[in-house]
Amino acid sequence: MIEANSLTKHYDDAVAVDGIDLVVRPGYVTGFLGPNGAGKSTTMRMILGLDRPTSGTVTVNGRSYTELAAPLREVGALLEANALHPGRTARHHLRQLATSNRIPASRVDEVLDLVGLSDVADRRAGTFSLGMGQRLGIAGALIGDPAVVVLDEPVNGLDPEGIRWVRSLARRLADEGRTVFISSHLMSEMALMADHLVVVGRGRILADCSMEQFMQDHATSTVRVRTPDPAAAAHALPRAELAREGDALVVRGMGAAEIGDALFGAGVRVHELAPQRSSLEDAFMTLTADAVQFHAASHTPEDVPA
Ligand SMILES: Nc1ncnc2c1ncn2[C@@H]1O[C@H](COP(=O)(O)OP(=O)(O)OP(=O)(O)O)[C@@H](O)[C@H]1O
Repeated sequence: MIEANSLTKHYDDAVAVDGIDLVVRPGYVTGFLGPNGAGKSTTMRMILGLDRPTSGTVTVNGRSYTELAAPLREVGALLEANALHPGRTARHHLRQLATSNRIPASRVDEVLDLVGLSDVADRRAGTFSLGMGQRLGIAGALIGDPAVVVLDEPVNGLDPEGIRWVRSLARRLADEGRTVFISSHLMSEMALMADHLVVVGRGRILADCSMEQFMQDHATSTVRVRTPDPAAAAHALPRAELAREGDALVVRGMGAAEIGDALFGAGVRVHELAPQRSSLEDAFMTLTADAVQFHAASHTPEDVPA
């Protein structure tokens, strides 16, 4: 597993990671989620010994990366800036990784097969599409059959088929009992992939819980009500918070049954009564709103008619 204690990284006057405490456990896909600049890549680089913490510690299986006797056998990583030599074939690239880490050459064909690159194993990496390059990077991460897998934005730039593939691979690796730690800035992607979520903003942890708990804590429920008489409906629901959305009202703070009963009691005709949960994307945006460095302009819902 991965464990961070008060992990901190300063760059000149910028604080990239600000005292993170974290345990990433085996058997789960843990999503590491945060807006751009939240500190995800920096944290991953420190896990992999590529950046030194300013203070605090981070360990893989109880040791810091530099103390691992055979790092690639313990932790495999796909980082955003994974360098692939364009003139080298996929097989050559993996062979070199295997040799320099005393991993049997037979493992090269196994991982090529695992990531679906067997047919193009002798093509130069420079001719690969982005998706093929990501697969090759993931093959490199898995070559040592590591118990811990760290993937930084693995679905960036992939097509839907590639995204599905990464998702099912992550699931398989976790089901095999491995620790799978995957960063993304897309909540929608994590919602489909992760069992557990760690959300960061401005270098700090904003949430660390199961996906289910995250939903419960952060996604709000609303009920969409369509009625030919919105003003009468608003009058009949004095306790609720209302907003107008097209020709419907969005009601917060009351359940569908309660709303239906209140409107029936007040003689207000109802054409639609639909419970809705805000998407995880909304929950994520709400949670990280203060941590986002750059905002796009947004608009607020129209007021309910008096
Ligand atoms: N080498 C560096 N020198 C100076 N500042 C850096 C360096 N690396 C990262 N930072 C800063 O640290 C902060 C965190 O960056 P980091 O790349 O870890 O975030 P991130 O969550 O991975 O974002 P993204 O999704 O955009 O990759 C940012 O403000 C970034 O500008």
